[in-house]
Amino acid sequence: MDLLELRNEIDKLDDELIPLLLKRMDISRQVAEYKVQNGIPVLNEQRELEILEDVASKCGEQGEVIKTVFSAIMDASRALQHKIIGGGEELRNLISNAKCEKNLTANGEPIACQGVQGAYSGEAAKALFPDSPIDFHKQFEDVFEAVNQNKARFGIIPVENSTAGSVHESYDLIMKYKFFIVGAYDLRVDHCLCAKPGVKFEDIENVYSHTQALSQCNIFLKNFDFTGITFSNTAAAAKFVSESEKNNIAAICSESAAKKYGLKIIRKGIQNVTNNTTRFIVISKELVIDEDAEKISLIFSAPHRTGSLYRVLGRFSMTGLNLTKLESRPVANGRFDYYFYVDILGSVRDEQTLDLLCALSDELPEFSFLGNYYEGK
Ligand SMILES: O=C(O)C(=O)C[C@]1(C(=O)O)C=C[C@@H](O)C=C1
Repeated sequence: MDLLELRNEIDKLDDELIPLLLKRMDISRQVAEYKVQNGIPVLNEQRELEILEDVASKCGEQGEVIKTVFSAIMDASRALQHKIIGGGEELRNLISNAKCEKNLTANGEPIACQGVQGAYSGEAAKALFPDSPIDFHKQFEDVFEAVNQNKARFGIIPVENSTAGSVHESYDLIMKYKFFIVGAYDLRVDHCLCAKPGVKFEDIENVYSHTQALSQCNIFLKNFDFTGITFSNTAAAAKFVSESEKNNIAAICSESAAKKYGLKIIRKGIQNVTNNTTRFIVISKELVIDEDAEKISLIFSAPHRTGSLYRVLGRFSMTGLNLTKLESRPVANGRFDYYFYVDILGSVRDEQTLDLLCALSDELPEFSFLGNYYEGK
């Protein structure tokens, strides 16, 4: 047979498969109606495993491959059933009761940030909430605690940098506190090498800064054989250098932090890449969904089984949703279990998206909706 004839054969077989698949979906719809009447949940993992084993046993060498086809068929079947049954009531209620705001505002209330004056978090806070004072805290967790204890309605923390990657501590705290994310801001970060007036470039040996900033400038540090020393925050490093007696040290910080602590800027833009951007998120105990919300963040866990993560991700793709971030973090139970943090582009005002999130909240062992928000730049 030539290629055209082979393709004709495939077309004929596909034509036979389509009515069978539609028939299967129709039966799945009837099962859903039965389930509604009898209060039975959509997912029956045992039944699905039996079907998959049966399929594998009938397909010989192709067993594992055909199993993935049937997994996808059952994902579609469950998605249809969820549409009929609804489900995920808790999540639906949470979202329908959420405050809806246009241009998030803190009404002049303080914003909790990590660091000291001159920190990049403060710049993000000023850009998002120009009318609010900033309360600086020592540790990232103190920012979460300030929000937890209602000392601030909103807190701002960095989550990732375009050069150095994720701020793992922030993700671990997001997992721990499960606060809502109600906003985000991408801040262009230009680092400066700064020292006390009178200190010359050639005198410098040790450079103090936050580990992320040291990592974002590691080419510069290596080229000049400087030793990077980790500090809690870039602005705190600037303050430390300004108060130190030593004349062989410098800090990596922002221009405004250098000014604030009376340091001289020795070199500007020392980061590895010019377009260096840090993403900050706004955390809150209360769910607020911006009118222009465009990004959804979630945390979930998936069972320890072949293909379980692939199947969850497949559901986003089936709904036409674009996944922009996937981060896995250990659960810290010694068993190497993981949480997955995902960002997707979308809005819970879209019915299909909301149905999917509600379905996943019912099906997955752990599922938290973190928010649907607008990302400023
Ligand atoms: O058997 C059921 O309970 C069904 O709803 C059907 C079906 C399937 O499509 O085969 C769908 C969802 C369940 O998780 C298990 C199987």
